[in-house]
Amino acid sequence: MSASSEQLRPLVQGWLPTQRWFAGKGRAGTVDVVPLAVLVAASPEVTIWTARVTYDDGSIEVYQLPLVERDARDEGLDHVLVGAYEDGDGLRWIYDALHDKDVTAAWLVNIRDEVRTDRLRFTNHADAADIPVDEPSLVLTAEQSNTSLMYADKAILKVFRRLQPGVNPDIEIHAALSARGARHVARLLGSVAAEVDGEHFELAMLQEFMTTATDGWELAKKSVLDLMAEGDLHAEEAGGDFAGEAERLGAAVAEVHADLAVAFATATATPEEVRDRADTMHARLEYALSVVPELQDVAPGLHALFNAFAELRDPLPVQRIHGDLHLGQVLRTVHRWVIIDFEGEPMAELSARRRPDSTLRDIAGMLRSFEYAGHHRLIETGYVPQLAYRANEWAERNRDAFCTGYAESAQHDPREQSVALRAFEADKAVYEAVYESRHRPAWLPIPLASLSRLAETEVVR
Ligand SMILES: Nc1ncnc2c1ncn2[C@@H]1O[C@H](COP(=O)(O)OP(=O)(O)O)[C@@H](O)[C@H]1O
Ligand SMILES: O=P(O)(O)O[C@H]1O[C@H](CO)[C@@H](O[C@H]2O[C@H](CO)[C@@H](O)[C@H](O)[C@H]2O)[C@H](O)[C@H]1O
Repeated sequence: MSASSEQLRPLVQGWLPTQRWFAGKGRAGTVDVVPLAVLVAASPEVTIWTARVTYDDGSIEVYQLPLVERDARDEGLDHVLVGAYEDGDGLRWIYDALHDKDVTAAWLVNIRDEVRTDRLRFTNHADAADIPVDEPSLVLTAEQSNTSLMYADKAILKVFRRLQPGVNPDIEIHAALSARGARHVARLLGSVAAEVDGEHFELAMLQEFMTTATDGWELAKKSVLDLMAEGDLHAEEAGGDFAGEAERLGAAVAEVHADLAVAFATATATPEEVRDRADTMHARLEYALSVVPELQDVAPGLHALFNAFAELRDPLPVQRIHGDLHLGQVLRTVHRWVIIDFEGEPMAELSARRRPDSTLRDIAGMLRSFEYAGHHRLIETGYVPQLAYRANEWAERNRDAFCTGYAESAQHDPREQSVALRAFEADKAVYEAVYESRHRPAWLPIPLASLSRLAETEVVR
């Protein structure tokens, strides 16, 4: 027996805003809960529910909630208790099923066996032996917009929390690049989709787990800490220089771009399409000005940069890209760099995220990230001129190394498209200014400093 929507709704209403992946924190609205399907092969029973959140401004978000129902409290699951309800015979206890090791093997068994039910479709993209159905699961504790479970060190299941109808770019790109044997992505092992009232939703993705992987942000931070500890040494003299890694990362990103160009369509943006992109940049800046008044002084210079981009006469090739590339989206294994999380810009609609775009957008994302890594330590230490000098030096050195690695692999140097590259960088930094002012106000000086640099550079085409 399982809870009804009415029994569940008040429990979910209280629990949802406490979840890291819930994007609507602090916004007023109402929640409806609707069952999507019962998960085959799970005991106790697991129902995949959806929570449909209608905000007071009329916008709607749908979240995926796989919930397990137990007839007794399980203290080991107290930290993921959604709530309990009375069913006449006593209390029934509802937990987030992704944390319940008694049921999480069901996702893998269903993928291995390619189970199809009225609404659910499990697909095995690998061999049956590659799906580690006997391994215990563990939820990753990283701050995430989804929920990922690792099954020993064999596979990682990413369960998408926010559902939108249509093709999920993370699965789509991993499927296409895995099929090409691409070296710099984690191999796709399986996927889970749902068909509801004629609409297609993608619920989860199973991938090869990259053992020995450390994310690029952690590695870069370590390198900067080494440099800051020895404030009077240049980056190439201090221990932990990152430039070699940055160069290899540039080559890896170029290789992924080349694979994407073969796996999906490529095109050249028309002048109107370039102007459309520039219009989006102007609009993003105007919106950011309403959230971050500190942008006022740099706005004219940035509008001038976006205008210069709009007027470029060089062709702008477009293709599928990553869309949200930064050092937190790349993993270094002992063998190579691996790029993860091809979901694209988190706030955009799915269709927009799958639209071909310039590879310069990804390159700009990485350049921004080197800037962040170089300067993050100053947020903790406060402004120390010597350390600020070192931070700039580190950022410049690694931005250059990344571009050099990219250029060697791609046979064209992104630095040669300087107006477009700087426009994409500025656009990302404007996005970051809004992000930081909302989530980490202490970090706001990082994008603001970059924006004043980008706004002041004379635009030479
Ligand atoms: N294939 C993988 N192998 C090992 N760890 C991974 C893999 N994919 C993701 N991770 C880890 O999981 C974290 C979150 O993954 P990500 O795809 O960025 O999820 P989200 O979209 O929820 O942010 C990453 O920062 C990384 O540490
Ligand atoms: O978590 P997401 O991948 O969706 O990205 C969001 O959060 C990122 C912060 O974790 C934010 O990235 C910014 O900070 C990073 C350091 O913490 C830095 O490496 C990135 O260059 C910088 O953009 C990202 O913008 C935001 O979308």
